[in-house]
Amino acid sequence: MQIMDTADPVFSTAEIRDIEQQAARLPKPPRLMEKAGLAAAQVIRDQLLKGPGHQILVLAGPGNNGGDAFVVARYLQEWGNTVTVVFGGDGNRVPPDAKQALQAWFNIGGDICAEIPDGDRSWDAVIDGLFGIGLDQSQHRPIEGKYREWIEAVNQMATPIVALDIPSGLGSDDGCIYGIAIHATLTITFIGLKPGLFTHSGPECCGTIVLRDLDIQLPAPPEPHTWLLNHKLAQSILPPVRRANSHKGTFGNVAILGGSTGMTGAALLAGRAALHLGAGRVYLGLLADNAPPVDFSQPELMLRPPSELFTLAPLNCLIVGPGLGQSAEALPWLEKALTSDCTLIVDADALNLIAQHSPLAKKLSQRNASTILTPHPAEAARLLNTGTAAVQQNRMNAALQIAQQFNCYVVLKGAGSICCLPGGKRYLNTSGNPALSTAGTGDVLAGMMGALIAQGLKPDQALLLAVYLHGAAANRWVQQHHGMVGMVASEVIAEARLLLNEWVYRNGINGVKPLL
Ligand SMILES: NC(=O)C1=CN([C@@H]2O[C@H](COP(=O)(O)OP(=O)(O)OC[C@H]3O[C@@H](n4cnc5c(N)ncnc54)[C@H](OP(=O)(O)O)[C@@H]3O)[C@@H](O)[C@H]2O)[C@@H](O)CC1
Ligand SMILES: Nc1ncnc2c1ncn2[C@@H]1O[C@H](COP(=O)(O)OP(=O)(O)O)[C@@H](O)[C@H]1O
Ligand SMILES: [K+]
Repeated sequence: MQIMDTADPVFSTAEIRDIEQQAARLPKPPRLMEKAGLAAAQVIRDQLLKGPGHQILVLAGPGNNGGDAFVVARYLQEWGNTVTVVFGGDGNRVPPDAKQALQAWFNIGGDICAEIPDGDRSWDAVIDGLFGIGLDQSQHRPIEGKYREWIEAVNQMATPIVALDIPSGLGSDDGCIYGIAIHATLTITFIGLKPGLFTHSGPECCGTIVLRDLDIQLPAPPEPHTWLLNHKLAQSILPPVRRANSHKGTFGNVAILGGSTGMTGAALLAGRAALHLGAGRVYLGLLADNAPPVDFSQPELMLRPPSELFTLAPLNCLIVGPGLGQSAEALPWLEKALTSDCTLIVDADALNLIAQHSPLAKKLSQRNASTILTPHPAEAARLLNTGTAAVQQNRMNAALQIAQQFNCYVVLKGAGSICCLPGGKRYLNTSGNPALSTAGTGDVLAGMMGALIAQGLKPDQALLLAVYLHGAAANRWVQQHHGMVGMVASEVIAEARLLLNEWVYRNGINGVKPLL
């Protein structure tokens, strides 16, 4: 079974437009705006308002997103609520479908205001239909003037906000904020999931995401290139339960190369993560002048001079980078790692050195065995010879470019991590939170990935499962600690071990029999 068989697709704006256009060419074209507005109104009625009699403020913009808003307004009004529509466009210049929806709103006696009514009026819900996928993402044109003022005003209200299709101001392809964006409680998105909902500022702006696909039946729907990395997908790529007659060799050998002076902790964290996530043996080659001979808190780790890592046979996975540093001494070790014939994970300063030394970059792209690169946005920017802001402005593209340039598996880390396979398939991670924004969590991720490879997962499976599990571990910690402050990287390891065991052994633990 291929990974994507069980995954939820994510569509770019161009792909959504393609679906819309194909639907419009069907012999009986579906009335998509009517369907979208009705579906959204039902979600608002059933999941948010729970019954009639509410005061609802609807913001309608100049395009078809505004058209959806008119439809929602009409249904909610007909279902016994008091709806106030604030419309920012020119009724004569709106697109045809939106014009019809506006007329239908007038036909039931609806009115429109040019501004949000002043005063102490309180609302039970705000519906955001200002901008959808038509927000201009080509020029980074910011939202200004009255639209900006309205978004500022409703964001400050202590009222639930429902975004139609996508929070206005959020780029549907890139998750960037164009000047300002709605901070929604609930986003009801139509036709398909969009990348911008899940990466960069998306997770901050969207609240809960509900998809209404509008049941469009196309003879040849577009092939997806991106999928969601969610709980369902992660559960389909778990390692198997352990066989009774297994031994440490069954679960593979991981080696970690890094830990120069002042940064041994990074390599130790990666090593501990590999050990606790189930690798059979974990070796560390520390570059530090006075490298400790043993990790007394974790004596199971085998600390060796770096040269010895390359004489160990057989290694299932080599991780190079945690605490490696960028000294001249680190270079030949990295070069040696790049010529190794086991699966290689390249992290942290190993990425920075590759960005600075083109012969290393060449060696990387010519490797015979699989390689996984784990850059955060600044490391990604160095690899692509651009700035961090440019990477963040188009994370989807940056991940793809790195995967293609180096013929590697990639995770571009940060809120809404993007995993990309060498062929260009991308997966958007839905787990994780800002508790992870603390030193060492990246080292832990690399170690977790190494452990999964050692236990027999393929590079794509290990990449996706480790990224999802790492974020899910942090989510679990946050729930248990009632907040996001003060989690440390080692705690991610403990939570991840617990979760992985829960997932793999959810049907019980066979093989451990009661004592006779
Ligand atoms: N078509 C369909 O079948 C279906 C479509 N559906 C719905 O339609 C939505 C897409 O509608 P859309 O294409 O009309 O674009 P939309 O998001 O309303 O925005 C365009 C308007 O915004 C303006 N504008 C852009 N950027 C701006 C900025 N920075 N600052 C200020 N203005 C800016 C732009 O102005 P212009 O660039 O022309 O100056 C134009 O007036 C989609 O998300 C979904 O909700 C559903 O009903 C399902 C069926
Ligand atoms: N706000 C956030 N939301 C989700 N994940 C985050 C957030 N901040 C950091 N992370 C995750 O934490 C990890 C940090 O990795 P990295 O920056 O390499 O840290 P370090 O080098 O200190 O180990 C990555 O997996 C990243 O995706
Ligand atoms: K919107």
